[in-house]
Amino acid sequence: MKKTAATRDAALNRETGSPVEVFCRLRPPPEGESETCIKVSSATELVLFSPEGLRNGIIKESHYEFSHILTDRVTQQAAFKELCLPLIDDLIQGKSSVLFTYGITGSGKTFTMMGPLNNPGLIPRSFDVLFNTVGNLLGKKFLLRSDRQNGYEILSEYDIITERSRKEIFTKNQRIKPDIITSQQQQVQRTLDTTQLSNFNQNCLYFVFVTFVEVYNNYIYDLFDDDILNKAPQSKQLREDARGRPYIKDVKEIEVRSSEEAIELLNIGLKRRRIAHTQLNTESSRSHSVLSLRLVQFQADIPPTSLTREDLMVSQIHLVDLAGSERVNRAKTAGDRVKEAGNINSSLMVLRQCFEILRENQAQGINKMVPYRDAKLTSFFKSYFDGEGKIRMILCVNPAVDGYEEIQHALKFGDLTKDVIVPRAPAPIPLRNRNILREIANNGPDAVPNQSPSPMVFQEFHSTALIAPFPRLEYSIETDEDPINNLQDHLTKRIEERRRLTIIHEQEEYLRKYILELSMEYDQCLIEHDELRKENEQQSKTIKHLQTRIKLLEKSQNDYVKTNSNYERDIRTLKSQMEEKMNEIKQLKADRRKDKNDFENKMRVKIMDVEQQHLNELRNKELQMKELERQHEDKLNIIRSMASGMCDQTTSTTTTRIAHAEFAQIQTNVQVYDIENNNHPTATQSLDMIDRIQQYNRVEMILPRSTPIEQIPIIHSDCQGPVVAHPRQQHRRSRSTKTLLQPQFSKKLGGQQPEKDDIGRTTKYVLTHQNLDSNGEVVTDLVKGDVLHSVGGGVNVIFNDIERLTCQSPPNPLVIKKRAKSAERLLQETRTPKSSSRQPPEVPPKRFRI
Ligand SMILES: Nc1ncnc2c1ncn2[C@@H]1O[C@H](COP(=O)(O)OP(=O)(O)OP(=O)(O)O)[C@@H](O)[C@H]1O
Repeated sequence: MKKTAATRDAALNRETGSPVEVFCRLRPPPEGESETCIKVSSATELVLFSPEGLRNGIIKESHYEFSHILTDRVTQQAAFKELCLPLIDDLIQGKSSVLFTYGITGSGKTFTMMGPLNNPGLIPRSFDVLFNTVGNLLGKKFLLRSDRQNGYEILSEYDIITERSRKEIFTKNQRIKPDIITSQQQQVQRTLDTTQLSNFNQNCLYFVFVTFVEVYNNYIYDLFDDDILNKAPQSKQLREDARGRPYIKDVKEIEVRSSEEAIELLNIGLKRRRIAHTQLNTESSRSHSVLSLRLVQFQADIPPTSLTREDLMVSQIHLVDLAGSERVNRAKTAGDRVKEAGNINSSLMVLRQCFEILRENQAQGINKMVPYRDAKLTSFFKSYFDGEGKIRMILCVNPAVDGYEEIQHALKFGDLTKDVIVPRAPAPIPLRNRNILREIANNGPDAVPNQSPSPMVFQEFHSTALIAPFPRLEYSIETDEDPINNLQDHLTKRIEERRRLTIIHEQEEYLRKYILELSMEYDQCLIEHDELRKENEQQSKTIKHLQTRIKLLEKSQNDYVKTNSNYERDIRTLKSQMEEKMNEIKQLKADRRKDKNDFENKMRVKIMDVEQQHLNELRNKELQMKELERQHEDKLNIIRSMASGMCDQTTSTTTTRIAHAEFAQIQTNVQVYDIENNNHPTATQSLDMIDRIQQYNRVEMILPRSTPIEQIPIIHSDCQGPVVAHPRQQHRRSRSTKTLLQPQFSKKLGGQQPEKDDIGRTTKYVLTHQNLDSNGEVVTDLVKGDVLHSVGGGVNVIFNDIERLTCQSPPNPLVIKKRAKSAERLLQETRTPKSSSRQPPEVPPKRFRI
C-alpha cells in the first residue's frame, strides 16, 4: 500500500532522514549603532538579550543553537565555503538542494546571495566554482534542450543548427540587452572565486542551465521572459511532472557556458525585475527571488546519436532570496503595501507552518496534513520536503537593538526549522555504473570484467533492463548442452526481445508524444478553463453587483412607494383642510359684507348728525354775527358822534384800550402753526380767528402785514386799500431815531411776504402799519414778534407785542368835517367786505415758508 506523505513524515527520524540545516549569519551593526542585542557564545550558539526597559528593566536572555553561526567578521568567501560550496559539490555529484536566505529587510540576505562586485556573494561564487570545475568539460551547445517539464530533449544535428539560429535571432531581438561595456567593466572589477572542486567525473560532458523567477503576491514571474516588460506581466503556472515534481510551465531555461555569461544573464534578470517592479509599483525586497541552476551530465563516450534520456543525470540547486520577514505594522505599510505585506507574510507564514507541522508530525508521530499547496513558494519546493534534496536555511540577522522583536521572531523560526527532518534523497546512480550496466546488459557480465557495480545498482538496473542474462558459453561434455544452440536461441530471443523492445520503445515514444500533446492540450484546456473561470468570476461579480443594485433599487422603490402614499395622504388631508378654510373664508366674507353695511349705515347716521351739528353751529355763528353787527352799529354810532365832534378824547382812548385788550386776547389764542409740517388750524378755527382779527382791524385799523397764518394775507389784502391811503405820511420819528426794530427785507421784496432767507438770521420780527385815525391823524402800529427756528429747518414768528404811535393836532372844523366824510366813506367800504369775510376765501391762500 502506498504510504501517504503525512505517514512518511511521521515515521521520519534522524536515521531515515536528515535535518534541515540552519545557519545564522550576523551582519555588522549599521553605522552609528554600536549597541547590539546578540552575543555569539560558541560556533553554534548565540544569546539574544532583550533591550533595557522593554520588560520592566529585566534583561531577558534567550539561547539559540544553529548548525553554524557566521559572525560579522566572516568574509563572503568564508561564508560561501561554509554555506554553499558543499551544495555545489553535491550538484556536481548529481544531488539537488535548495538554499533559503531568511531575515528582515536590511539583514543582509541580498548581500549574502549576490554581494557587491568586489565582494561577491553565493550566486556569483557558485557560478565561478562550477565553471572552474566543469568549464572544460562542457558539452556541445544546444545538444540538450529543456522539455520544460523538468526533463531534457536530445537534439539532432539539424535541430542544433535550427536552435542556434533561433537563439541568435532571439538575442538580436532581445528587448533588454546586456550592457556589454558595463559588463566588461564589471568583469574587470568583479572578484572571481578561484575555488575548484576535485571530486567530479572527468569522463562526463556537462551542461549548465539557469532559470530566474520571482514570486510576488503569490504569482510567479519569469525574469528571463520579455513578457515581464509588459505593463501587466503574465504570471506563470506551477505544474507537476509525471514523478510529482513541480515545475514552472513555460519558464525560460537558458544554457550558459561561462560564469560571465551566467552573471550577465543574472544582471538582465535583475534589471527586468526592477522594471517589472516599477510597472507593478512594488519593491524588490517585497518579492521572493529564485535562481535555479541545473547541471546535466552524461558519459562523454556515448555518441550523441545514441544518447537517450536515461543517459542524462540532472541535478539542480535553487538559491532563494526570500522577501523581508518584517511585520506589517513595523514596515508602516498601507493600501497595496498591506496586501503585498500580507501576501509576503502569508507565504512566509505557510513556509513556517510547513516546517512546524513537519516537526510536529515527526515529534509526535501524528499525520497532520502539511499545507504546501497554500502558497506558490512552498508548492514549488514541495518535492524537497519530500526528500528530493537537501534544504538549507541561512538566517540573516541584523543585531541592532531596535529590531529586537523581529530578530527574536526570525531566530525562533530558525530554531524551529533546524529540528525538522526531511527524507534523505536517494543517491543518484553514477553514470559510470549506468554504462557498466548497459555493457553487461548488452554484452553479458564478462563484457566488463574489471568493473564491479554495487549489487544495489545492479539490482536497480536489472529491474528496468528486462533483458535475460547470456547463457553459459562453455562447452561441456557432461551437460550435453550445445552452447552454440543455446547462444543461438538466446540471440534469437534477444533479437525478438530487441524487436519487441524497439516496438515498445516506439510505442512509448508515440505514447510520450501523445502524452505531450495531451499535456499541451490539457495545458491549453487549463488556460481556457482559467480564462473561463476568470470570466465566470467576473460575471458572478457582475451578477452579485447587479443583485445588490436590484436590492438597493427595490429598497429605494419601496421607500418611494411609502413616501408617495404618505404624500397622497397628506394631499387628502390638505385638501379637506383647504375646503374647511374656503368655507371659513366664505363665512368671513359674508360677515365682512354685513359689517360693511352696518358701518355704512352708521356712517350715514353720523354724517347726518355732524351735518346737523354744523348747521347748528352755523346758525350760532349767524347769531354771533348779528351780535357783532349790532356792536358795529354801536361803534358806527360812536364814530358818527366823533365825526360830529361830539366824541371826546376819553372815549377814543377807552375804545382803543378795549380794542387792544381784544387783540391781545386774539394774540394769545393764536397758535404757532408749523407751516413746514402743514399743521394748519381747522376751517372753523381759521374763520373764527379771521373774523376776530378783522373785527379788531375794523375798529383799530391795524393789520399785520405778515403773519405765519396762511389766512393772514387775505386780511392783508383786505386792509391794503385803507392802510395806504396816505402813503407819504410816515412816522419820521420812529425811523430816524431807530428806536424800533425793523424787518430787514431786501428791496426787491417791496414789502411783500418775506422769504426764509430774509429772516433766517434774525431773532426779532416787526411789522409796521400806518393808518388814519378818526381825527385824520396818522397812527403807526408796530407789531413785534419773536423769530423761532424750528428743528425741521422752518421758521415760526410769534407776535407778542404791539406798539402804537399816534400824534394829535388841534381840531379844525373844516378838517373834522372832511375827515368825518372820509371816515364815513371808509366805514362804507369796510362794511362791504364784511359779508365776503364770512365766506371761505375764493383765492387759494398764499402759503409762504419762513
Ligand atoms: N555581512 C555583511 N557585511 C557587511 N555589510 C553587510 C553585511 N550584510 C549586509 N550588509 C549591508 O547591509 C545593507 C543591507 O543589506 P541587504 O540589502 O543585503 O539586506 P536585505 O536583507 O537583502 O534587504 P531586503 O530584504 O530589503 O532585500 C547593505 O548595504 C549591505 O551592504
